[in-house]
This record gives sequence, C-alpha cells and structure tokens, in this order.
Amino acid sequence: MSTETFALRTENLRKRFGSLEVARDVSITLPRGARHALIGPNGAGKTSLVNLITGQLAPDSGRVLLDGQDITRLDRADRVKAGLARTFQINQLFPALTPIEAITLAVTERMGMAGQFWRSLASHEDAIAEAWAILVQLRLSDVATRPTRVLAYGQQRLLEIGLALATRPKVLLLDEPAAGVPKGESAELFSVIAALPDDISVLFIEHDMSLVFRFASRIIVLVSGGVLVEAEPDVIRTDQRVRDVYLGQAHHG
Ligand SMILES: Nc1ncnc2c1ncn2[C@@H]1O[C@H](COP(=O)(O)OP(=O)(O)OP(=O)(O)O)[C@@H](O)[C@H]1O
Repeated sequence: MSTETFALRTENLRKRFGSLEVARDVSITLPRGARHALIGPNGAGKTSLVNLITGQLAPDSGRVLLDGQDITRLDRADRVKAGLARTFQINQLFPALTPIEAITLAVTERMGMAGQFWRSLASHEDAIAEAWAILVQLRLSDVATRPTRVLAYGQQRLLEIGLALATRPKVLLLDEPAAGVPKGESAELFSVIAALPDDISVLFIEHDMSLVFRFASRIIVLVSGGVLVEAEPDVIRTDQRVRDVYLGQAHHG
C-alpha cells in the first residue's frame, strides 16, 4: 500500500514490561476513512497499542507512521499537531464548563491563541463558529450551553470526542468510547462516530461485539500482544481462531 492511501501505519511495534510482551511485532494499517475496531480479550494489549501509537508509551522497536510521516520519535503534543488525537476510557472533562466553552477553548488552544484576550474578536468568532460546527456534527447543539455535569453520560463521551476533533485530527483513536454508557445510548454514540467525515480515520477499542459488528468496517483481533487476524466483520464472525479465543471466556475482553 503506498503512503498516499493510508492514514496510520505501525510497523513491527514491540514492547515488553519485564517478561510480559504487550506488543509482539504489531503491524497494522488504517486506510483513509477507516472505521476499524481493535478487539481482543482483557489484557491483550489493546490500550498499550493505542499508547504506543500516541506516544504515551515508547516502543522497544518498530515505527509509527502518520500520513506517511514517521512520528515514532515525536512527543505526544507534536503527534497531536501532526494529526493524531485520542480519547480515554475514563471521562476527562471539566464538569462546570459548558460544551461550547470547552470546545471553543480547545479550538483556541489549537490555534495557539488560548489565553490571548487581546487577539482580534474575529479570530474568537472563528473559534466559536468552529466549536458550534463540531457540536452540531456530534448532535450536541441542544445542550451546548448547559454545564457538562448535567449532560447524559453518552453526551459527555461525545463531548470528549469533540475535544479530540477540535485538534483537527487525521486519525482518531477511541479507547472504549461507550464505556459506562447505558446500552440505549451507545448505538447512538457509535452512529455519530460512523458519520464523521471520511477524512478522519477512526480506530476504536470496543468490548460490545454487537456494536463492533455493526459499526466497524474492519476488525483487528489482538491476542497476547500480537495480531491474530485482521479482516472484515463477516470473515471475523466465522473465523474459528477468533471463536476459540472468545470461547469459554466469562467476560469478553
Ligand atoms: N505500565 C505497565 N507496566 C506493566 N504492565 C503493564 C503496564 N501497562 C499495561 N500492563 C499490562 O500489559 C497487559 C496489557 O494491558 P492493556 O491495558 O494494554 O490490555 P487491554 O487489551 O487494553 O486490556 P483491557 O481490555 O482489560 O482494557 C496487561 O497484562 C497489563 O496488566
């Protein structure tokens, strides 16, 4: 695959914690516009892989390429500037801010004008307009001026995605975006993710297989730090190796 066609690629990523190998030669590719799911049992190394991609963890060897650029040596902030954004399993929001305030702040931060009140009003208006557009895209405009703490949990998780979108990412990594969200809200949350523009490529970790099969265009199965198989949902559904991994597990990881 040429560098023109992929948004993100890892090449032979390896990472150990003592004797535990959390990444065993992991090479994955996210084409532009991807909606890929990363699944696997508990402790398979899913979050570690996301951390290796974002720079939270340094690999022992291997490379991370974003839009053709080798970002392996960049720090986390520079990876965000290069177009890599993520959300976490646990809510990271400010409860007292409203969504429009929070997203506008994130946009001004990206523009390098956070805290610069002497900047022209026009640039602040631009930031507010961009924040509104993000909230509309996430179906949060109705609650834009309410304090974050009164939002439904699913809306709070969407707001986190909004903060990531404010960095104008090419690649969005979502670590269990529906974690803690009531069942009734999680499909809505995923349909918003699926409808994001095609120039944003998405890799999401998700435990709920019905959501994975409904929303992923491709599925990467990670087991013991290594990629067991990567394929389209229909292929994964009938793959005996995947069935064997999940068979007999009280809790699907
Ligand atoms: N900083 C660390 N130091 C040592 N071991 C770690 C560290 N971070 C993760 N691990 C271990 O690495 C393994 C992989 O963890 P990771 O969180 O990546 O798995 P996961 O697939 O995301 O699991 P889950 O589905 O439970 O979130 C686990 O056994 C975990 O305990």
